Amino acid sequence: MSLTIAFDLDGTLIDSVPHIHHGVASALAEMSLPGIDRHTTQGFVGRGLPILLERVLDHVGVSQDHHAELTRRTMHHYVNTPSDPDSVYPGAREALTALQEAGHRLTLCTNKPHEATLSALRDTGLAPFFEVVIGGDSLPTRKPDPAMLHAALDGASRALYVGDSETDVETAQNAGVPFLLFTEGYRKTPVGDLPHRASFADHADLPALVADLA
Ligand SMILES: O=C(O)COP(=O)(O)O
Ligand SMILES: [Mg+2]
Repeated sequence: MSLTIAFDLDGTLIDSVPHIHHGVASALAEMSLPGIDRHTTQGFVGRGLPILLERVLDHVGVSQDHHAELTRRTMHHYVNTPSDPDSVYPGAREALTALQEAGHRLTLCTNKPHEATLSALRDTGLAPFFEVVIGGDSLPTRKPDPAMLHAALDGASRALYVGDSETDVETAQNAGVPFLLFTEGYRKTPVGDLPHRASFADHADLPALVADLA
């Protein structure tokens, strides 16, 4: 039986923290603000760019008055710095191919801003897999509000959501959609404390997991 499968992007299909960190660190440097290390940036990913940058400004100890300019400069780097095709997790491209060949419909539901999402999908060659792409600024609300996931699933009754973070778990629960957890992304909570239908550490295992649930 075919499914509609929505995917998260950062930490699920692409190890994008180096790219995200490059954008944030470059923007901070241009504004002569204090720097931040990559691990700290990673801890702030998951609720979308506005919240990431709020957390960055708090962390470096400067006023949120810088938020608009930091957003503009970070977005410039997100869109103009090519994403490395090798940042796609090992086996993810092959898993998407297998799922598509098995007749499943694939869509994307990410808190990354839509324009930056399209750039990343284009640069990594993942764009052709996805019929629908919902980004963090596509709708008035972001994950964990369920509206983005409902839009990405486009009314499908047989559906799955695949993601890596606490935000994704909450989103799936809020939307009433079964959740598959990729354990090697950016979560901070132990796997056992995150409700999920199934989990995987290697994308090569994903097609068989989905076949079990379909
Ligand atoms: O931009 C973010 O905060 C995270 O993006 P994601 O939803 O693809 O993990
Ligand atoms: Mg993610």
